[in-house]
Amino acid sequence: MWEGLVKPVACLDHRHFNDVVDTKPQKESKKRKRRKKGPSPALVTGSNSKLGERTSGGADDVIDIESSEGEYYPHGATGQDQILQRNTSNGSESGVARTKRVHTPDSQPKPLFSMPPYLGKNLLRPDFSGGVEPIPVPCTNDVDSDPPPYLKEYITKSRYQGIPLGSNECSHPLLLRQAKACEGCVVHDPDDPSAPMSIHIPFERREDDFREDWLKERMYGRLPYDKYRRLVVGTDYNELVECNERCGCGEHCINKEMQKGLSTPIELYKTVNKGWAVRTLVAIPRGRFVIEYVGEMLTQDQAQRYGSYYDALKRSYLYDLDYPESKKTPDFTLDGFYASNVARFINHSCDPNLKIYRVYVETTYKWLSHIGMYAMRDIEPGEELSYDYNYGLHEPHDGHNLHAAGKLQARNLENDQENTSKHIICHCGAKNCRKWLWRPSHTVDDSEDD
Ligand SMILES: C[S@@+](CC[C@H](N)C(=O)[O-])C[C@H]1O[C@@H](n2cnc3c(N)ncnc32)[C@H](O)[C@@H]1O
Repeated sequence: MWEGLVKPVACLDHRHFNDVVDTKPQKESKKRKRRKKGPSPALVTGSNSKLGERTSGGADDVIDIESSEGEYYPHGATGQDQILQRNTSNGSESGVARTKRVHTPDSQPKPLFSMPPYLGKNLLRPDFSGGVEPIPVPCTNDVDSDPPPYLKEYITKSRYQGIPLGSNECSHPLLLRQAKACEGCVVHDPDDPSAPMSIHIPFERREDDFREDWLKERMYGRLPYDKYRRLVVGTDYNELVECNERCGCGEHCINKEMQKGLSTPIELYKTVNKGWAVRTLVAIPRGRFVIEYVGEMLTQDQAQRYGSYYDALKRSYLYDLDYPESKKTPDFTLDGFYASNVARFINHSCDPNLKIYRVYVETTYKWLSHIGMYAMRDIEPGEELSYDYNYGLHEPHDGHNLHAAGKLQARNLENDQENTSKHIICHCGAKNCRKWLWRPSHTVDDSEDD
């Protein structure tokens, strides 16, 4: 079953990197064409672990060794143990050619190293996603006898009622600002305009691109990701544009990290005082995309009604896409209660390791962006994943959430001026913990915060 999901390609399209670092793009594009005509090589991966259902072993699987920095398996691989071999005989400068491709249909794959498939002792489900994610998401509970948490439907793409994202012919007013091909993409090979080929051309050093990257260097129109699949856009920003189908650069484009989905092994597990939580099973380098927050888009009315119900459960799964601009009455709310993915179990921390970016793909309409979660620092294997829910002690908040790309909803709690029992104490354990996940502002004693 899993073999069908294996993508038979490397995760990086090195054309992008070469372009960005000012190699000769036109020659490179010819090389790519030549390679396409050559024999179709393949590298075999294998896996051997407790969750062995997902072994790949397909003769077409290709592992990109350049991107395996600090992690066990990259995009395109589904297994837990990988056999990787460098092609030392090929002296090409291209990273693509440095992956050795071996046909071993009958040979037994030998694991290079193994990875713990989960950290908890009591495995409840080997894959909480039920096969929907590209890699399994084990669910464990070492705390009590609770079964896996309720999630009616596991989805990996948000549902926008009546707004068919991605449709070329859609005339919905919100999609009038449909995304065009990203800057830097051309539809035809510049050498041969008739060729039905799209490539990334080198980015002009645009003087008007004042954004800065992590290292405070000017972006100058660079792609938001580097060759190690890390987001390079600085934390002062909260949005980025990925290539879309109009770019025509293909599914292996470096600028489609979020669209490729979950590639980091993570585990859903039960905590003592925060309910369910998510931790990483491998080291995650800073800037790596981890997961998208997905759900169903609600109308305002629905959000109000459902919100009261979730608040009664002291669980909020409503994500306001139009925060902080529309603080009181969000029009665009993603509901992760019934249909969502494991991102809905990621808890809040006042010292988080994930940062949320709006990722535009199908449309540049702000409130229909994807909600991408990225590592904001290097994360150790076993660390709980967390982001800042942006519940200020006083809503609307002033300081820390200026660069927020939406937030988990606390609107219904805020409206309930009487019921102070709805306070939620923060158990993130950070040194700089703000003590409360949320509490009504009328109960806040300002002196406590000094
Ligand atoms: C989006 S859910 C996260 C998953 C949740 N732990 C669960 O079991 O479903 C948000 C809820 O988790 C709980 N939560 C998240 N972070 C917390 C924290 N730092 N301290 C206490 N409770 C937390 C709160 O009940 C909050 O309303």
